[in-house]
Amino acid sequence: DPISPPDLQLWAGLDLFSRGDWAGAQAQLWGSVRSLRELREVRLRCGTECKLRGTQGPQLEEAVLSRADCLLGCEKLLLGEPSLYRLTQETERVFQRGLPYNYLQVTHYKLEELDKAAAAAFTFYVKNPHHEQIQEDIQRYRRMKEIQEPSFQDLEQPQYKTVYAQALSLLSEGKFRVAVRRLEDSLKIYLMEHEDCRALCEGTREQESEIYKDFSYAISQYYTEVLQCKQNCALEPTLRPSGEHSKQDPLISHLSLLLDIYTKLEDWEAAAEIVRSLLLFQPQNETAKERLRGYEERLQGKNSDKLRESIVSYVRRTLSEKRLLYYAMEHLNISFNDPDSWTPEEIIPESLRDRVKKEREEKDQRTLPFEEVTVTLTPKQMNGTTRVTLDGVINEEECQMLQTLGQAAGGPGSGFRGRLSRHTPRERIQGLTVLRALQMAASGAVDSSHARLYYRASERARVLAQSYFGTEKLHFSFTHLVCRSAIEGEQDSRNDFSHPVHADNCILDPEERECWKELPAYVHRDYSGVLYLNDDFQGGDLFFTELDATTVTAEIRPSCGRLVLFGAGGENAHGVRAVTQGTRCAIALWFTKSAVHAEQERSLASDLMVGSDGHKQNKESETKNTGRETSGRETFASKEEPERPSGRRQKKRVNRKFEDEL
Ligand SMILES: O=C(O)CCC(=O)C(=O)O
Ligand SMILES: [Fe+3]
Repeated sequence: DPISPPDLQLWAGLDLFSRGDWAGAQAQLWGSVRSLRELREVRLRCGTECKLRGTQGPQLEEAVLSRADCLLGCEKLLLGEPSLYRLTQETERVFQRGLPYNYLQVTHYKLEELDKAAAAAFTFYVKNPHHEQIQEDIQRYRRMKEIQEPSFQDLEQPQYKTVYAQALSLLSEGKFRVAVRRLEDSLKIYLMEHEDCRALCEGTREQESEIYKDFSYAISQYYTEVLQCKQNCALEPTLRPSGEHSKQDPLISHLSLLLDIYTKLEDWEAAAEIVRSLLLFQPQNETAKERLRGYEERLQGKNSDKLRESIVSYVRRTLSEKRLLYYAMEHLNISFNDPDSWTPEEIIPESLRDRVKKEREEKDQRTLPFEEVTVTLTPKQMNGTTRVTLDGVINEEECQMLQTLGQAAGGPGSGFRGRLSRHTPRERIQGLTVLRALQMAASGAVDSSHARLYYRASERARVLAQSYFGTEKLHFSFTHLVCRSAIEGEQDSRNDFSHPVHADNCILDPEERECWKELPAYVHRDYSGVLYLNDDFQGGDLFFTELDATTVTAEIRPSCGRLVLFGAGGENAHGVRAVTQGTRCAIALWFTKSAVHAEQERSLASDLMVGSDGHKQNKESETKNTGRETSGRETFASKEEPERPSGRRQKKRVNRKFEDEL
């Protein structure tokens, strides 16, 4: 049977979806996913048949043309009319992001096929781990007793990952020998899958909106694009058992793990071989060098230069591609985004080194899980390795809502500005926890959309702390929305603080220049965060000091949407300057790596989130839609959904309906 063009099926599926035809939409969407897979098989086959052999110089252009010809012929033979199957870059992206799965989870849910719904949702989640709506959907599915854990599977998982997981589980059972064999299998499969990924970069791709000046320029433009695409194959999004997401180079993960196991098995020869391969990536890695010396001593000169052929050629090829790409960057002004952090400096032309370094730093910033969040002050600028200031975590409107919530928390009766601060008699303070906010919302004392936003904003802060500091999963230890108000008439010649210098997980002893990590300090707290809501007050800056509590090393002015994150220990002693006019509102957050110390309140709050989410949620706050609570889906719909002339608004409405019912 001829393959149906995947894009036609995709659009047809989305159309049926917007009309509420779940079964019809489902058939089309699955069809599009299947067709795409078949199409890729065809392309891989043709790619192998029409290999471009190492041609250089003047014959290159000819070879390129004849390869294009070969590809076209091959695809004609297998597909009939290849032009029917050409996808726009936009559509390619839609598939790459796994968008069909987000619709499929809805259709399966509507048709009461919960296991399939969970699998489709999980597949989308793996590709879009920071997508707020899918995180929530997954949580909801997890709460449904009818759905068994194995249903949460990634339907697009590369094969090597399955084998890799088997190796890990054998390893955890202490079966080293079987594990290492399984891991070697996984490595082989990975290298094959990596080849496929690279091969799919080539071929007769559609060129968009680019008018080429001349043929050789066109070729170089095209080839750098293909090479960039191939380079990108090296990194893969990885979801760790701890729930942490990262982009990793599976090859390096394989080698490091193999090295550990071979060492444990005292197979020095194999270990030495792996370490030499690792050194090809990281020639400056001193620990690896030391290990190698140790193995070689044990081996006494036996097989002293054995290397893995597959790894050698991998590194050689990727380095020569990088050279070409950096050359293109230097001479043709073509941009290249090197996905690898291990690229040796000598590969990068001298004139580009500074620029590349800068771009890399910027990229580090851009890899924050939320697009609109930026790094304002780096750890270096803040004079501490575990300090960072981010902006754009919430927007102006959200700050307003949370301030309203903070001030409503003071209790009934207007004019009441909270109790006296326990830190200073010249300020009043009022605040509430997330749970309290949701409970008050349930009883109608505060706006439910404000309370829900509080929950969401704190979750954002948690995810940001986790991803910026690259830690294992962080849990909430305590969250507090606090507003501090200057008491009028009490501000003359103030020389105290709004919050004296302290550390968050130890008892600061400035005289001894020590911080005692012992009770009654909250010793289990690992990271702190403060999300600021306003700046229309005087004083109130946050400042960091050395252990002496007086030498200031950084000072930060609060402002709406600004999040300061820092390690909770003595290295980050801090305080708050006196608030001498107005009210300063902020959400203070503490996180712990220890699941045991995770606060119970949070899970109670999360239950309330679900409770207030569906039927009870009032339509008004939904349609007003000012909070971020629906913005996961909204942002997604507006940014990622392919432009379609009709049915767009309708689709959103359907999504809402689904949200209501789920
Ligand atoms: O509000 C701030 O800027 C910091 C508050 C703080 O350090 C704390 O509550 O422990
Ligand atoms: Fe503190």
